[in-house]
Amino acid sequence: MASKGFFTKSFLLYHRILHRNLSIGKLYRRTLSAKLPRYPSQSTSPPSFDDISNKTLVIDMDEWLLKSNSIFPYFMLVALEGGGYLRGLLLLFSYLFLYFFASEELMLKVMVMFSFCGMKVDGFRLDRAVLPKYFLENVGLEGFEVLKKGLKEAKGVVCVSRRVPRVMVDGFLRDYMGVKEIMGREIGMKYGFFSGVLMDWNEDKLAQKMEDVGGDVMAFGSCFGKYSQQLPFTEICTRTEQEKKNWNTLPQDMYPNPLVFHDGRLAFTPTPMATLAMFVYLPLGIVLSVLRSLIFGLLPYHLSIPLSSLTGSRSYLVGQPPQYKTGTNRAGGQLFVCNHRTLLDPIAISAGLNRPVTAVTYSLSRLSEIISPIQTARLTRNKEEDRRRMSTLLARGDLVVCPEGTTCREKFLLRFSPLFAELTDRVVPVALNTRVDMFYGTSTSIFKFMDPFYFLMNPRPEYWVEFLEKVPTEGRSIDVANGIQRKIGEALGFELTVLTRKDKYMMLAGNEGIVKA
Ligand SMILES: O=P(O)(O)OC[C@H](O)CO
Repeated sequence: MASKGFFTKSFLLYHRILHRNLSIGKLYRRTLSAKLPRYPSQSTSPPSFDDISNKTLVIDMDEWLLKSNSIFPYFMLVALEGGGYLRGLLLLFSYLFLYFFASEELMLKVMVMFSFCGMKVDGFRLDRAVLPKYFLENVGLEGFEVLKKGLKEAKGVVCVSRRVPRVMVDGFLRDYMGVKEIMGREIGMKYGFFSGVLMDWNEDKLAQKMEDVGGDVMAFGSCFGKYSQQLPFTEICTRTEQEKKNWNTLPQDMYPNPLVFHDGRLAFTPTPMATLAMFVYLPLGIVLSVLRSLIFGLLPYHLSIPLSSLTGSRSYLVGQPPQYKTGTNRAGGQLFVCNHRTLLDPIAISAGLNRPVTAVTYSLSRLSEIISPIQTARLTRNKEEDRRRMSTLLARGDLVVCPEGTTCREKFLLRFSPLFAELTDRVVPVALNTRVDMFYGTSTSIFKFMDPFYFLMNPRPEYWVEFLEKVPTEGRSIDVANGIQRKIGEALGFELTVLTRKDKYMMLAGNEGIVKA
């Protein structure tokens, strides 16, 4: 117990010293309105929504919108995706150590400290690129219905996050939930870096916001009960975590904005136990990744496919691959046009055909080019030059092209660039799908060269390859490209979009995804 007291005091002292020295440490104070109602009704029954046009809804994100109140996974995502494995390990151990005796507030401050301390403020995009997927998967349908109605009919909606810092929830609430007024705890910053010090929650600021928005205030979340005498609530709706367990999860087709793009390596929710399991598995994963790379790099497909399945990976071939016939069109080889799931797509097609193909690529790292078991050729994004290069390659043999120009992880197809339709009179559309259980094999980071290794590091990575009927390329190339996108979309059950590589990179990385040749 003595050590617990010492640790707690030391941490709080450190926190106070930093807090005092930080520029945003001066918290806003103001006197609350004297006319506030003192005893609002608190109810666990469904909120009365007859006419909310003159009401302001204040919704606590953790306690009302999200089903599970566990916030550790979001901090682990920041630590691992923004900091790396060492930071993730430190966060995990500190969490497991403090779990048994620290208060919730201390745990929160420690998690913020380990996740954020020393991280660059400029370019922090995890709230837009990584975290929304995990928040969305935790949104309760019943809680969401209240938010949706509020955004449509109420005078105003304020979303409050009292535990998860505002920088972590801003992108999710703004981009995916459509909330404009967001209030949360801030993290200290110094010299362009996060200090890791979590600022105190400021109730006065919330009161001021409610006064600004105006109208009667309905609050959603049990934490508001504590402040019911200071804040102008007319009604407070609460749900316990147990009650929320019976809520449904918000289905993907009800997301106000679809989740098309997301980034980050982790393909699972990093709860403490799941994270621990990942760290234990990691050495084996690295061995598996190297082994699978060697198997595919050195052995012919009739050996590499059964051997790699012994290591846990799976490949499925749907439909009959087209027969090999040269000279069936004015070009020498056949043109395979596929959707883009990972950098390994052309290899999966080559394995499905059981013969070598050439893949045209964009933004492929030198390392990936060197270790690729099939021939690769770079595109330049200059239409004439790319047409010339692709025609030359096609005259020599089979060619694989991914006209989306970038990978997409979710069940969406990006716009198909039409250049391929001008090269030959027939193309073979190929529908591809993948499944990963621990790591995503795609990224927008500078460590893209690791993408295939991450895919192969999964305990059971899976690939589906489906060769579709040949399609003639008559008519306008854009119509042909759209037709093939539709065909592949139908085969996979994916939704079609007109989004491009630029849209993806602007959203996830804040750049246009242009790679120097
Ligand atoms: O890394 P991505 O998702 O931008 O995809 C790159 C493509 O493979 C370019 O050939």
